[in-house]
Amino acid sequence: MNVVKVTLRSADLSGPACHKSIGAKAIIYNPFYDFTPYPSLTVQKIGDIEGNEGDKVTPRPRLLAVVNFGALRWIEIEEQGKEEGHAKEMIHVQCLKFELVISMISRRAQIKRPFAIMKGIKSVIFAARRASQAPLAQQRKPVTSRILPQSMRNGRYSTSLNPATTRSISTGRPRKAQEATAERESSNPALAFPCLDALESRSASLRSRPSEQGPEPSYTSGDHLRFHSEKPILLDWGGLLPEFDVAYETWGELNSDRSNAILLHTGLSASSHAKSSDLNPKPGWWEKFIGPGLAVDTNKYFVICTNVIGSCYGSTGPSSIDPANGQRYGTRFPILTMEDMVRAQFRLLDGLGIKKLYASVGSSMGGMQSLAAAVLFPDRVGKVVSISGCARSHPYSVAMRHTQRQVLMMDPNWNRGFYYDGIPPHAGMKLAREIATVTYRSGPEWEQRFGRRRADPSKPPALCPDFLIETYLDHAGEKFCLQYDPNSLLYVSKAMDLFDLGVDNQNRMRALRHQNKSKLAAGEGPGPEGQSCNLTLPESPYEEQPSETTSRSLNDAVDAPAGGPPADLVAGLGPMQHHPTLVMGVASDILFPAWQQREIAETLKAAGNRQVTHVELGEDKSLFGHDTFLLDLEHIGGNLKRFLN
Ligand SMILES: CC(=O)SCCNC(=O)CCNC(=O)[C@H](O)C(C)(C)COP(=O)(O)OP(=O)(O)OC[C@H]1O[C@@H](n2cnc3c(N)ncnc32)[C@H](O)[C@@H]1OP(=O)(O)O
Repeated sequence: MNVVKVTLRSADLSGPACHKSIGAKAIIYNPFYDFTPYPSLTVQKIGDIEGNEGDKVTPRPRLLAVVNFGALRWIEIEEQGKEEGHAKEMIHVQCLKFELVISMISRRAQIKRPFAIMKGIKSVIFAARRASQAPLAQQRKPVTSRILPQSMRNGRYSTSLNPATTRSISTGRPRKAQEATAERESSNPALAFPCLDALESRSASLRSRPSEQGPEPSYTSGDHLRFHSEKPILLDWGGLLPEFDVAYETWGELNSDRSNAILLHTGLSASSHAKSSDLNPKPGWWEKFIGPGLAVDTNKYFVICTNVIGSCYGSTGPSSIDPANGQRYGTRFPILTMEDMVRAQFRLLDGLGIKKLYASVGSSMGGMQSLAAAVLFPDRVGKVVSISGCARSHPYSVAMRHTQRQVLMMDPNWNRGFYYDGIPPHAGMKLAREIATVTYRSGPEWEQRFGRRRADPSKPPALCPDFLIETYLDHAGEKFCLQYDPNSLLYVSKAMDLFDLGVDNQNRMRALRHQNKSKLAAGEGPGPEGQSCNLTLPESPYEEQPSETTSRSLNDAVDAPAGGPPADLVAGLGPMQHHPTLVMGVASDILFPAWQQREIAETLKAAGNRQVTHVELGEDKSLFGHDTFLLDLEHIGGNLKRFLN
């Protein structure tokens, strides 16, 4: 096996974060393969300059990474992003001795700040002698606000280098808008588009993955338990899953009378991995909220977190195999609702012999499910916690999810949902995640954190990410674009749009279910009537329609009008009359605005519930917007703990 020892240089390459680069795809190109990235180049080991490996690496500017490059005998190393923007230098190295030391540094780090180096290992420059000339990454200006997390206050961001999600370097010189001849004739030079080069490069690398890996990434989040139901599940809109899996994880002990179980519902794209465990030691998405003596106290409670059906982290979803034909469902997967997801979870509870939950707890989409669980199974739920959730989706949130779905579906690689044997729609996913991120945080947070700072003010403005807020969104998209199944995003986000606990909607769905059950009993196939979508834009201009429900403006909701909450919703939440309920909201949340949680609380009270606790975190407490539930241990965690105990 040939190895190349690569020296990374950056003041920021220090501490345990560096170990995340293990598994990173190194970007050395194989000239025998048309400059497509050599697939087996992955960082194998990290050690300090003395060659020690492992966690004992002490902070120091120079670290050693050992890269396995298989049988490759030649490497061609390209320096990217020189001052001129597109000059390149090719250096041929014959790897006869199998070990050579090269210096690796990101020129782009000048532009994109230290984390960019770890993120992409963007370029490679040959020869140690040149390393001294290489510029160190520009330090990030620290943000000191007390409401920002420690990692941000330090101005140090942890980085992860998932090979699947790491943006790979462009395979050629940064491409400009036009060819060189046209440039000579133009008054001004054409711009370079490294952000587009990177997308093309990722497509190329996905295309050239060895077939056993498949171009489609494996969506798993580590080990989990699996509940398999042989019994079919009929979905609200008439679809049918002949059998299904629910991936789940648990923490704490189930007591003898099985009365201490808490069902934790996740947000849209989360897996069942809320907390590390022996089974899966990776930190979970609520790592600091769950544990002995913590907000969800595992000394007292048996905590169960599932991956929702429709998702891709072990539960049955569009990327699963349809037992009927042995092929992946793709967009033959049926339309889902929150209630369908909850019904599948309760099948798991049946399987675990849990008749009644101590509490149903959830945030964001999980906050919707938490309410839905109590409405669907009032006798099987004790306490209810709904954080940054709602009783029905608001048009603004539908609009934001619509735009995400549209950019994803417009990616030609989406291929109407049948991309599992091709290149996944990573560009559409990236854009969708960027839009989502805009809705997850808040303007005031970004004002404090990034202001109007550009990543590298010494460079002329670029159409590719340039301001820090742009590189932040770009990074959020990069990180996610191969992490979650695009079809799952479409189905789960649509299920959020369809969420409505108003009694009219509940009655409509009940009637539809009844009809579909009868059809199934009569031996007719599943599927709603008029299954194919036939919505087209109307030829005549749209005319305003009278509101279907009691009309209320946002301000009405904010001011708790004398008229009270909508009667339709009061009737819909009627089954929750006797459940002690905690509702939490965050003033800086634009996706599930605080008035929606006020609405839940008011509605429950109007329905006769005398045990409603409503907490709203003002902007003095959190500027993290919708993501506050993931970040604010003190207020979210503190109130949750008090309520549960
Ligand atoms: C709708 C629902 O039902 S679900 C709710 C939706 N929310 C989500 O899905 C969560 C999305 N958010 C996340 O995943 C976040 O990372 C959290 C909440 C887990 C952590 O938040 P924070 O600690 O504030 O991290 P933040 O969002 O700032 O991201 C930090 C990352 O951005 C990078 N970064 C920060 N600033 C910049 C910048 N200007 N340019 C480029 N990258 C940047 C950091 O290097 C770090 O990279 P890494 O994640 O690869 O280590």
